[in-house]
Amino acid sequence: MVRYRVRGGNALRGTAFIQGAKNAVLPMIGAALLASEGRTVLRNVPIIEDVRRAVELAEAVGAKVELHEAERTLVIDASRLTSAVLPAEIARRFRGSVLFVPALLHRLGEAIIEGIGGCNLGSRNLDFHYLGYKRLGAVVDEGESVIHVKASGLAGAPLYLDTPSHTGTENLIMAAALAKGTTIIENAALEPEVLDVIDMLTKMGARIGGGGTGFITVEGVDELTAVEHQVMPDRLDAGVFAMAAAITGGEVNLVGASLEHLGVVRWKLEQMGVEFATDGAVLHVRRDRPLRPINVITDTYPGFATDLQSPIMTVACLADGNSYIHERIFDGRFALAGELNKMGARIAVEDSRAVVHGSTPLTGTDVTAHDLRSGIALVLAGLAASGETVVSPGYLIDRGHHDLAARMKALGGDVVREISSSS
Ligand SMILES: CC(=O)N[C@H]1[C@@H](OP(=O)(O)OP(=O)(O)OC[C@H]2O[C@@H](n3ccc(=O)[nH]c3=O)[C@H](O)[C@@H]2O)O[C@H](CO)[C@@H](O)[C@@H]1O
Ligand SMILES: C=C(OP(=O)(O)O)C(=O)O
Repeated sequence: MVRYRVRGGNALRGTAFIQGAKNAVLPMIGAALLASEGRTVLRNVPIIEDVRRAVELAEAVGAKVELHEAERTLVIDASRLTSAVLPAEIARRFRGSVLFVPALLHRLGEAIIEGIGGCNLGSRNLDFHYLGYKRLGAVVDEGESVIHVKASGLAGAPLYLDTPSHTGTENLIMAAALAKGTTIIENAALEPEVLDVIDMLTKMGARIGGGGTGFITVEGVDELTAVEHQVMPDRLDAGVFAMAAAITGGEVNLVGASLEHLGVVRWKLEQMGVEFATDGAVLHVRRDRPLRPINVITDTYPGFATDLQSPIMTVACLADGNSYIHERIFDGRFALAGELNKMGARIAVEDSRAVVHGSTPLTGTDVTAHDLRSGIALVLAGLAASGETVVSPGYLIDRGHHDLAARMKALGGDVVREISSSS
């Protein structure tokens, strides 16, 4: 059992190194399995639990994988895949397991999905993925606990998504990349991670047009080759470190962050009184005035990222006035409010809307991470609280943030990662 022990009161100052993007590297590991010859090299890989699970899953289907932690590099040899089964004990532990299906379909003619995991955020359907596979010619047998997808060769087709699903878009692009003929995907996701995956697939030989327009065209090719690719910076990790500076009234330099990818998150933090400045490739963030309240409406990119809704809810607790948050992507993402209220916050939730009545001083206590982002949001709360905050289970934070305690400590934050044998 891992937990994070946080003692608040220090304004964070110094330099933070932003990791590679979890939500880009996971589809890239899936993409690497599409190459039937040679070794793929991924650089700037975040050393997080989801990557470890993805490595285990790739090995379970027969790939040879080396994770060079110090070099943050993955080397993947998928020349021999031996099993079409995504075993429950690994696949149920992270969402990215769904991204292995296209490679198994192309390489082995079937994928047997014993489970898909991911953060518990309410309903997380996969119907767009399965409908898309069916339109490309696959047979999808949705059993009670196992889903069996079979295809003896996929063929391009016009596809659409009811809403621009992030992994749905990546999966259908990968399925279409080796299908015969042309596929059109309407209402495709625009997230920077999706564009990074398209870049990698294009290097591999895929013919993909329209990335970033919502209307993607894929001309199927006969084979894809192994390539080297540098994973883009994690905009969610960058957002968290910016908010850590904001909530503690600190001043940090972010190395490896992209201001452009923060998008609306940057403008919302500016409204709250946070300042951003770029100095060449370094992003400088500071807050030296009282926090102002805000309105946040989450949306698919370029809207406000749902994964940063939890951390900004924590920052809003310290803002002078009422903040309004409308969560439009997931129907179960407000479990954090109850935990923050235990620390002294006053947050009222009704359906998909929350009102954060600020400013309330926060007091440390034992709190529960219900998912990755509520976990990191509670670490931020701990940084601003009096006394000690203990956040568990820490595994959920480790799913998405590399070496968090050391990176916070380097900024003067008193964050300790503990492993205990008891729960
Ligand atoms: C590994 C990864 O990249 N995870 C990210 C990805 O998750 P993920 O790709 O699972 O998120 P989606 O964009 O697919 O889901 C968004 C919404 O669409 C619904 N939906 C989705 C697919 C489908 O077939 N049917 C359906 O109804 C979901 O229930 C959810 O309400 O995007 C989310 C939204 O930006 C982020 O929070 C996650 O961090
Ligand atoms: C929801 C998230 O991840 P996943 O889709 O992997 O559960 C997240 O990163 O906050």
